[in-house]
Amino acid sequence: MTEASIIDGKGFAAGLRERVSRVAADFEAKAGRKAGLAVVLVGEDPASQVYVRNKNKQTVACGMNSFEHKLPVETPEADLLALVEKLNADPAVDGILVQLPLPSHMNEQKVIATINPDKDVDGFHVVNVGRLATGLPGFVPCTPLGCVMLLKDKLGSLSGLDAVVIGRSNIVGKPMAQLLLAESCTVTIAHSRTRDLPAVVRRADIVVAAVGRAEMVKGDWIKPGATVIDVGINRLPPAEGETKGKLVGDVDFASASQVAGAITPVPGGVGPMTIAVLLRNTVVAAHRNAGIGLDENAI
Ligand SMILES: Nc1nc(=O)c2c([nH]1)NC[C@@H]1CN(c3ccc(C(=O)N[C@@H](CCC(=O)O)C(=O)O)cc3)C=[N+]21
Ligand SMILES: [Mg+2]
Repeated sequence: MTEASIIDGKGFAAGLRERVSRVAADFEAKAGRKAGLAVVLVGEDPASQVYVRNKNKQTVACGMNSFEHKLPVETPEADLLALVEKLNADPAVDGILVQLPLPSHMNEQKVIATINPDKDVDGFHVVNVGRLATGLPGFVPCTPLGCVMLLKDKLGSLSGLDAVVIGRSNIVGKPMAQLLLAESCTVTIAHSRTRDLPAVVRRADIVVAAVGRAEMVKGDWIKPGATVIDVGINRLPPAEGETKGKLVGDVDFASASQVAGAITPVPGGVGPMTIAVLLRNTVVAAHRNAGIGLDENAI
């Protein structure tokens, strides 16, 4: 069996950020201000802190303003809602991202529902979920949109292909299925109760793994030549003499890459696309909210 080609998400994300930078400079020239992204982090989860720091750095590197709001873990929900209202009303803020998960005393749905849907660059608000399901313009969650960009770059048209999405989360699985349906794939959503998951996955021309279980999808589940998109980011326990365990996806890369036609690595696959698409959504939001025309498909 030939080795799969490796889909370079990191490289594609760098190209996307370059296009976003050009569009952000053009926005600044036309609007007389930079596009702006507000990121809200509640608490001190170390992984979340790393993601938020990377988002801020990349936002500034693309020529946009980054407004970082860090709140202590014990912040009352009402204070977070008041901050979101303030960001909704701030004309310098085009996009708002509230880092998830939130502390357990907060209702995530209530917080997301408070974000103005036209600043909801995560695409998590029910209005944007409904727009995606209906084919109306809105904001699409960053990780699934990044996956579709990689797939279309690799395969061209996805029309008529069999796609299996493993995982049914609101953040990845469900919007991923909607996007693949919009690309005219025949879509199956598999999950923890799916019977004979390996047999279901073996039918797929496109496999998207988003379950959060390290190396669960094995090479003998993959149809030869299929395209495999690995959304999982799992840290294995550290090996002897190491302080940090290695990052692996939801796909067993060693065996799957012997069978697949193309596959995303972890790290360097889907992860970098998530932040690049967030920046893309932000510069799109800036144009829409300022009433400045933009060919969104060209980004
Ligand atoms: N409101 C909200 N929106 C999000 O989009 C959101 C969130 N909350 N909470 C947490 C998750 C996770 N997430 C990632 C972003 C970048 C990488 C990324 O760049 N990953 C690198 C490796 C990073 C590493 O080394 O840890 C890679 O896969 O190559 C991964 C994961 C965004 N999330
Ligand atoms: Mg990755």
